[in-house]
Amino acid sequence: MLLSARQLSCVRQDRVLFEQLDLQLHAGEVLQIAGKNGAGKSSLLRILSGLSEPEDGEICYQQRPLAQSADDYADNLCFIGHLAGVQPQLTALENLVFWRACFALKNADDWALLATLGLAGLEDIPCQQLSAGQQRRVSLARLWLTSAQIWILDEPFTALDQSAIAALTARIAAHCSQGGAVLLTSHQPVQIPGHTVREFLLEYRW
Ligand SMILES: Nc1ncnc2c1ncn2[C@@H]1O[C@H](COP(=O)(O)OP(=O)(O)OP(=O)(O)O)[C@@H](O)[C@H]1O
Repeated sequence: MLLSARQLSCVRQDRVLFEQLDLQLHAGEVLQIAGKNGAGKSSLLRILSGLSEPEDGEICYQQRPLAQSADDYADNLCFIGHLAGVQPQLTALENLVFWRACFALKNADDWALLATLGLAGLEDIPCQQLSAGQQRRVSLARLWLTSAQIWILDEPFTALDQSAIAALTARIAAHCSQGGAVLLTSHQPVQIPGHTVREFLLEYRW
C-alpha cells in the first residue's frame, strides 16, 4: 500500500465535507474520486497531497504518518491541480525548464515531448496565448518527466480533446503498468487501457 488515509474529516465554511473517511491507494492502481460539484473532491486531493491539513485523521505514505515521511512523500508525489499551473508569460519549452529546476524532473527531448502532446509549432509561444486545452497539455507534460510513483491529478481531462485524452490515458496506463499509482478526479467515466479504474464516491453532504 502506497498511500492510506484513516478517519479523515474536512470542514469548509462550517460545512462538514466528509468525516471518518478511509481510503487506500496501491501500486499499479487507478483510483477515481467521483462526486457532485462541491462534494469536496479537490479538498480531499489537497489534503492527500499534504497541501492542506484535515480537521481530523491521519495520512500515511508507505505505512508511515506524513509527519515522519513528508520529505520522502514529496519526492515521490506529482500533484497537478485544478488549474493548469503553467507560468503564463513563459513558453511551453521555458515551462519545462522551469519545472525541471523546481521539481528535479528527468532530462528529455523537450521538442519531441511537446510534439507527442500535439504542441509542435507552438513551443515558443507564451502560454498565455495558448488555448485552455493547449495550456492543459503543457501542464500535463510533467507526467512524461516525473519519476514520482504517486500521481494525484485534479480533473486532468478538463479541456482536452480526444487525441490528448488518448495520450493521457496511455501515459497513465504505462505508469500503472510500471508500478505507479494514480488518484484522480473526473466528472466523466475514466477508462485506462488494460487497467480497472476503482471508483470512490464522495457523497455531497449538506
Ligand atoms: N479554501 C477554501 N476556503 C473555503 N471554502 C472552500 C475552500 N476550498 C473549498 N471550499 C468549499 O468547499 C466545498 C468543496 O469544494 P471542492 O472544490 O473541494 O469541491 P469539488 O468536489 O472538487 O467540486 P467541483 O466538482 O466543482 O470541482 C465548496 O463548497 C467550496 O466552496
